[in-house]
Amino acid sequence: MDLLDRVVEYYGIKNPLVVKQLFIKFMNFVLEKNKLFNLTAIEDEEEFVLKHIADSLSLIKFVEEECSNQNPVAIDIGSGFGAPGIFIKIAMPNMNMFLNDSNKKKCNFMTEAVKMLGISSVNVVCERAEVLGKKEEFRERFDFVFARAVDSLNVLCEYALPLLKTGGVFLAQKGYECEDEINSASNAVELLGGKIYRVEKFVLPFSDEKRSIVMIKKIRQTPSNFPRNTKQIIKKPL
Ligand SMILES: C[S@@+](CC[C@H](N)C(=O)[O-])C[C@H]1O[C@@H](n2cnc3c(N)ncnc32)[C@H](O)[C@@H]1O
Repeated sequence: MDLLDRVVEYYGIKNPLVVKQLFIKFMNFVLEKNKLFNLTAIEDEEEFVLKHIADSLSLIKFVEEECSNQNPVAIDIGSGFGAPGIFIKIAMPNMNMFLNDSNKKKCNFMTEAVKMLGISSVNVVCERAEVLGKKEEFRERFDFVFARAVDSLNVLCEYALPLLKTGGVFLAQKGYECEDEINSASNAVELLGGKIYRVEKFVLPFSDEKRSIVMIKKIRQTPSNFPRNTKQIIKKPL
């Protein structure tokens, strides 16, 4: 597919032929299963390439800039059918990727997809992210946390920041106009041990789709009283 070739080239992806084949395999799998249960509203292949593949790959540049580790450990919270996590894992095979969602059907789908793709060092974790943030094996363990289309930034921070190591980075994919969300999240970021240090605004390649990525660095440990329980997080965001 011509557009996919151009997207893979635009992002300078290593081993483009292998990566492209895996992207096509995964896209076909998603679109096929999408007929049985709702994974994505996007059914057109070119739209899929732009809004799922190119959108997910837009994170890579920033991950590479922040990465001091040969085999970083990342978690994609609220990954749904696997975006951005599966696309990033395919393009960055050295990454140890955790795909997290609270929905069992979506987790079953991701487990099947990972098996079908034959990719290793990927774990699917079916649980609410804020529950993982209280568990020793997940808390302050990750170099990167990703989240796309999961919740508003103030709520998301309470899911994401407890999972990050000090020095790790949370990359939240947001719409172009995200200033109000950022302002509303400043208290949460501070309380949870983070610092908003970079906001990148850009247009996805070969389209006029505008996006932002908000980057939050963990600068100190998250106090042990966070994350709170789900009800409190949603009812009374920090
Ligand atoms: C709109 S979908 C986005 C899926 C995917 N990130 C994407 O961009 O296509 C939001 C997903 O977040 C999941 N989710 C919402 N809150 C969550 C939480 N606290 N922990 C884990 N998953 C959550 C939902 O089950 C749903 O699959």
